[in-house]
Amino acid sequence: MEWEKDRIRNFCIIAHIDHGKSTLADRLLEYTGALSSREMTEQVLDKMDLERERGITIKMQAVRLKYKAGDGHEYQLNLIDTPGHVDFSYEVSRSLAACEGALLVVDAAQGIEAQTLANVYLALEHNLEIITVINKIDLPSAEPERVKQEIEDIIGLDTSEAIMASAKSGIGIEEILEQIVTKIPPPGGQEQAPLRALIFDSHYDPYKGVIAYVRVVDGTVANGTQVKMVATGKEFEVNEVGIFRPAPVSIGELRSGEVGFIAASIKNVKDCQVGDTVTDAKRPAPVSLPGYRKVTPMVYCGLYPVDTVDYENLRDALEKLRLNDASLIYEPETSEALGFGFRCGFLGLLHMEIVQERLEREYNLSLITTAPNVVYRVTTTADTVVEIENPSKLPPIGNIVFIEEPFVRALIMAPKDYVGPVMELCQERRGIFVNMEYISISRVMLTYDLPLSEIIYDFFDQLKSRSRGYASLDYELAGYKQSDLVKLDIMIAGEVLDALSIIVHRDKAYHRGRSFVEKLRGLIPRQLFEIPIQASIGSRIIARETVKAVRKDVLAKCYGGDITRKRKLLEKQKEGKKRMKQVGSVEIPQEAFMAVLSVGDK
Ligand SMILES: Nc1nc2c(ncn2[C@@H]2O[C@H](COP(=O)(O)OP(=O)(O)OP(=O)(O)O)[C@@H](O)[C@H]2O)c(=O)[nH]1
Repeated sequence: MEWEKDRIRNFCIIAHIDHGKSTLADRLLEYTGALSSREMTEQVLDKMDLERERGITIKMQAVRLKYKAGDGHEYQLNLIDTPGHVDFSYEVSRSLAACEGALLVVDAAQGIEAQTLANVYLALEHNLEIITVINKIDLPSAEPERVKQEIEDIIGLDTSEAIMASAKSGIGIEEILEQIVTKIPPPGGQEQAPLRALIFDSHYDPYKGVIAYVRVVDGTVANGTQVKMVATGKEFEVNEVGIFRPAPVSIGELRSGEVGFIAASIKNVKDCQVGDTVTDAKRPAPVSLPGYRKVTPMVYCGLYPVDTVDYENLRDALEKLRLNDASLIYEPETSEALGFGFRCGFLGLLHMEIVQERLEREYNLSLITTAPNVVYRVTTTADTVVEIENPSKLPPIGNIVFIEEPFVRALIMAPKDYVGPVMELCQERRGIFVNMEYISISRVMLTYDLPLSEIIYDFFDQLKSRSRGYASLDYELAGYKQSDLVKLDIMIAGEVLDALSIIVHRDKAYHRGRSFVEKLRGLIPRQLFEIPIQASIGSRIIARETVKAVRKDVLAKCYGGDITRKRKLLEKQKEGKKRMKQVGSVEIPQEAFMAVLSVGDK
């Protein structure tokens, strides 16, 4: 297709999870002939297996579509995919920076949800033209008029031209494409100016090196261009320029306004940072494009190999994962209980689970994961401020002046019948009420400031269960606040197990300590001797339970004789052992390390 800047439209789709973004994207691809319906068996934009399994979008991609519009002209449409989960909202922001417009997809049966709002605000911040799509109108429970009213009232968008669509049955697709062409402005930028391209994502390919997804703002990048990365100053010769259709296709050059990828045998992801500007080394642009703010991990946990010989393999695996996931951070750590491992930082709990699963599945590692925690700030008597990423590293009480913890501003939307239980939950989790607003006669939007540490304890599950699945949540970091926090230690057979230490609010310490040891008693298998489990704050023991001894080994039950039965039992025992860690004389199962997450407060 010939390059005609006025005929380029760069857009993305923003939606709350499950409102139909991927289905709509597939439909657009199908309609414009990028995919035949035979190929449409799977959603193509969700690339990784894991994503497909969990039905969420993590890594975005850019796809180029050809569309012959009602005006008789052919347009180049670049669809940039965005992730839908709160953990990845910074990636949404990144892809928005490469677009001029956004399709706002809202489920006609559900209405505006927390992430709808969060994403729309991001799009408005980026000055994008917003096209409203009310999706799933085929559902019997669809209430498109009510949803339109919500959008008008809460977001303040004009919905007189909102498109009634069903991504599932293909209703409204042409109208969406027409509005993309007529409403979204063509890209700005200057064709003759020195090259400036924004790297909005990257990906590591073992053969081609780093593949940078770029939006060219000014100038042209082509095969053979000597490019310079503005942030790092590193130079590379481009050896491939291409687009996704959705399969990658080499096209030789990308010009002002276009979106695609470049490869330049870049071996180190650090040399090609997302958010950086690519320019021409021979004719560098004087000013770089606005970048992205650096993301900081919000949640940390320890990762330890069950078998200590796997330590190096774990390091290799983390290194490889990091190539494709710059937001994953890790550093070596030693635990008295668990030996050598790593303390890893994640964007949120989902991100953490995904990394753990990949390590185990793709790298075949058996891991012990410690309970996640937030980063605390401790002001010490020496007048220094230390950041604590591991609860067991909290300085002795005598050296602490005060401790601060991260708070988030949480936005919760729920049907009004569930407002009571939802507010109760927020209160239990030390939430500070900020605001309550009606979205419609039946739905309410609540704003609370909550400690992040309380959110990572089953908050989302609780929210879902107390609202029968109807509440949605979005949150952003709101800064640090001083709190009355203490360290709770767990002793098993008289030894403090550092990997089980947690930091909790003083008012909750007693209760959590007690239910934690009760939980542990149920999880730690009986052994030939009695195992006391204690919870303590400083030197004060606040709870104690005992795992009683068993007299005989499990094989004793077999009365000799039946060898197959014996073998089965042995197999079973081995299976059970897979996720056990021998700590001193006691074997501790993986579940014990996560048990604190489900102790509850009641
Ligand atoms: N009835 C009906 N169902 C739809 C429609 N569009 C999507 N769905 C269904 O809604 C569910 C979620 O759709 P997805 O396209 O995966 O949603 P998504 O917004 O991409 O979700 P994430 O990728 O997780 O952000 C799927 O089961 C779809 O089949 C529609 O127009 N009508």
